[in-house]
Amino acid sequence: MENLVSSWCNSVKSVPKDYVFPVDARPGDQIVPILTNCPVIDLEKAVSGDRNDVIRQVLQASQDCGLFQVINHGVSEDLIKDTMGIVKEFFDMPNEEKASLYSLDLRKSCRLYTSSFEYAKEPIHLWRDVLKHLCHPLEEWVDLWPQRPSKYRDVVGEYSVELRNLSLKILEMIREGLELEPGYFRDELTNVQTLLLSHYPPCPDPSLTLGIVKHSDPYIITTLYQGNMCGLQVMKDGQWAGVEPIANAFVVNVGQLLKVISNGKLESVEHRVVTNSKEPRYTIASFIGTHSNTVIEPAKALLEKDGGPVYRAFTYKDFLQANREQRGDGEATLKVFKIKG
Ligand SMILES: O=C(O)CCC(=O)C(=O)O
Ligand SMILES: [Fe+2]
Repeated sequence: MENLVSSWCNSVKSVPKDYVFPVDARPGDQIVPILTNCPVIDLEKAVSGDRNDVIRQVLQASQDCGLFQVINHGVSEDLIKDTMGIVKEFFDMPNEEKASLYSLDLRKSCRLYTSSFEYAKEPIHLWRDVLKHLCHPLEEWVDLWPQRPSKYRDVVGEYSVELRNLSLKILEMIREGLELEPGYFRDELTNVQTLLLSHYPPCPDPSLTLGIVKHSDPYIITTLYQGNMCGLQVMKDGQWAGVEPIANAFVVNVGQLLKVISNGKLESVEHRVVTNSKEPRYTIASFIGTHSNTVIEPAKALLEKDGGPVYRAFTYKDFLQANREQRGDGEATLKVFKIKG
């Protein structure tokens, strides 16, 4: 518990050495430009306007960038505001109130921890604390969630259901755009939902530290709310670029499993989080993924047009093992399953 960055960061004037990244991995003092070709897609137009045009935008952005933002997505501003309020309240509670949730046991379905999944083994720690828990189906998991703040279960429960629905709505557009058969993203492929609440406290020297190292998400699809705080950066054409925070918009991120399903057509962009010295940053990520025995493979409907699969079939369990062996390096992990030639 005393390892939580928030427990000690106010009492240090400089970054402890086990939080200082090597020169080639740290952000440094370089000024990072804002990502320019990351479209902001108005989802309401899929209902009131030309649905096919919205599908085309979603597909294009997923191919070019692997990331886009959505507005008019149907999740109410009040719910977003209330959820963000609860997340801040949770992290700001005294440690005694959170102690029962703190755990190093990776099998726990709801746990508070700091840095990555292997604090004891990692050479450098991340400047973040996180609460991670399963969400779907809600009634199976909600009793394991925090009891305080008292509204946590109600508000975050509603938020997670809405975010699951939004993710499935976007996946349906991707399915149509790729011309996969109806029901392709059936329950089996999308029945695990995880919520990751992150707290990145202010850091005395953001040039030395990272909130998350470069990675791509090992899931189907991610929807992230980053409020009005910068910090998320993506690797585009060999350079880092910042994802502009837009009030009430969600950042949508193609996961590595969706890249495989699309036979490599969609991009799963590498990203990282940098810290800042002024204000804490809080984010809420909803990941849609699957169970360990599910088989992931390029969609059969694409194979004829593509002249065969780019990746071999694998179980999600095998994928996670490869991901661990490659220390979270997204490209190296997908290479393990790539068909040569
Ligand atoms: O907190 C953020 O801005 C991004 C989080 C993220 O990339 C992740 O948890 O995979
Ligand atoms: Fe991520």
